Amino acid sequence: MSDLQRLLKESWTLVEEQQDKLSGYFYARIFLNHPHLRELFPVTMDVQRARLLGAIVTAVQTVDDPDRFDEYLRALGRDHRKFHVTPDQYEVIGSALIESLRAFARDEWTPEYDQAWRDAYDVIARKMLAGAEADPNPPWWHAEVVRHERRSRDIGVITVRPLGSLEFRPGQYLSVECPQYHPRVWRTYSIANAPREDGSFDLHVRALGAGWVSGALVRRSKVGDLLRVAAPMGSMTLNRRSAHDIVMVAGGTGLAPIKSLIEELATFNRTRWVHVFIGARDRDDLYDLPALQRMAAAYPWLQLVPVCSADPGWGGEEGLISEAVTRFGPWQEHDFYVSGSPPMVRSTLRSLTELQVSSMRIRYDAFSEH
Ligand SMILES: NC(=O)C1=CN([C@@H]2O[C@H](COP(=O)(O)OP(=O)(O)OC[C@H]3O[C@@H](n4cnc5c(N)ncnc54)[C@H](O)[C@@H]3O)[C@@H](O)[C@H]2O)C=CC1
Repeated sequence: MSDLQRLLKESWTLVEEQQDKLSGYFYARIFLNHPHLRELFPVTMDVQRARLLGAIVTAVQTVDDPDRFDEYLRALGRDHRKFHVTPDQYEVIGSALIESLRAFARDEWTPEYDQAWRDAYDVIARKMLAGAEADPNPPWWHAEVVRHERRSRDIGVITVRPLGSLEFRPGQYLSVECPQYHPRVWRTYSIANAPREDGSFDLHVRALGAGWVSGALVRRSKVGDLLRVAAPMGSMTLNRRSAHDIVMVAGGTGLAPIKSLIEELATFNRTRWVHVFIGARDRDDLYDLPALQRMAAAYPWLQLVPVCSADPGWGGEEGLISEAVTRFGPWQEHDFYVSGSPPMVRSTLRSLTELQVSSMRIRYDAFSEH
């Protein structure tokens, strides 16, 4: 660990337990000194509260992983254009961050810590701004809902068509806003198909308690609505150069990017066996199984293993998806693609480590409920 990283981690432990209060203080500082910035944020701050600060802290703590984070931060910068963030606003946010840390760490805060956070934040802001400036795309596109299907109690498959050309790679995700229902609240979703002629794409959405955008997409949006979508991001794309067989592990709506990768493979694959583990709580949540079964019938290289974690009468594979993967194998020579909730991804990565799958062979996105 470098000195910078050590200082950042060490100083964060001084305030970590007061995160909620620190976050409140951080926004209060921003809005008090710069009331016009309030317009960048959603009307109700509940959803937003942990987001910006959380994203900055994660980025700062990982500033030493240049390869992975260079592209990540550039993409984040491109993505933030949808908020119309200007360079001077990056400065305002950086100062509020340092002031909040100082206020909460009190006497234990040192000039060294101060400098470490300034340096790290500068790197992040510079990379994000560079990413934003270099992007030839618009900050966001309007996209029309062209199809809306309820697949289970709370899961919807929503097809949208951007007005204008929007390029993406299978496996990527993008931010979506429903301006008519929740203005300025953006939420990320993976694209669930390979690129199509007409530019349309599917989103798999689960509406859960506090999931505002997800709730609006599943329960309120309808054909003809205009959404806004921002530039695609993410690095869980297919490694086309590899000749290894593949295992894909999808938890819940984490199936979306996996389906997109399968569709890409379908355009050229002849030689690589592909096992797909699909985890769901119960049969009702295996919301896309018929479509996948049709694909498995069409492509001899594709094998599906649906797994239910809470459905006693289900006669198929049972348990958590991470456990199911370990019951099959051996997998040391396979490439892995993992997608689902952060705990599901973590436990799958743990299982793969135990199975001695090299981390070089595993692709996933640190995709969470932002
Ligand atoms: N690109 C990506 O990585 C994407 C990630 N997601 C995320 O996937 C999640 C999907 O949520 P739901 O549909 O509600 O899934 P869910 O919570 O119903 O989980 C589905 C299955 O995942 C497995 N699972 C869940 N928690 C686990 C754990 N702690 N350990 C091992 N296995 C576990 C179980 O097999 C479970 O049946 C969301 O958090 C969403 O943000 C969604 C789309 C794309």
